[in-house]
Amino acid sequence: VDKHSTSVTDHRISKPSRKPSYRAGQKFTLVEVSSHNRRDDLWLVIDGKVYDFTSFVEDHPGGDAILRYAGGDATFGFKGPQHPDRVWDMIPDYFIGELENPRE
Ligand code: HEM
Repeated sequence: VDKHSTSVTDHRISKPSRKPSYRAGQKFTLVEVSSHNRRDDLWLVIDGKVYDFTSFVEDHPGGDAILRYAGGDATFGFKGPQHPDRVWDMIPDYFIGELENPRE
């Protein structure tokens, strides 16, 4: 196995996708996350993990409510009573990395 070939965007096998890509082990600070705070550039933190939901905003059944925590920690909002358990199955597709120093 070639350890240096870890790309997740192998163009021979990947389908066209609007979903984000990431490098394994990537970490982001809350400061960096906070700059992605717009409808057309939307990152959210949920349980210490960072997600890029830019491509999902228009599909969100709850509309602009997803923008309430834009660029910040959305754990509380995401776990609200409006969300059935299946929302947890939806988010791995949007995962881009871990939050650095989650308790700072
Ligand atoms: C923390 C940010 C978010 C907030 C504040 C939020 C808020 C809401 C609200 C208020 C609704 C209710 C809409 C209604 O009943 O009319 C809703 C529904 C929904 N949201 Fe979110 N949302 C957030 C993030 C997400 C994310 C990241 C996903 C999935 C990737 C998601 C998936 C859904 C789904 C599937 C529904 C429909 C639930 C149902 O079937 O009743 N939401 N959201």
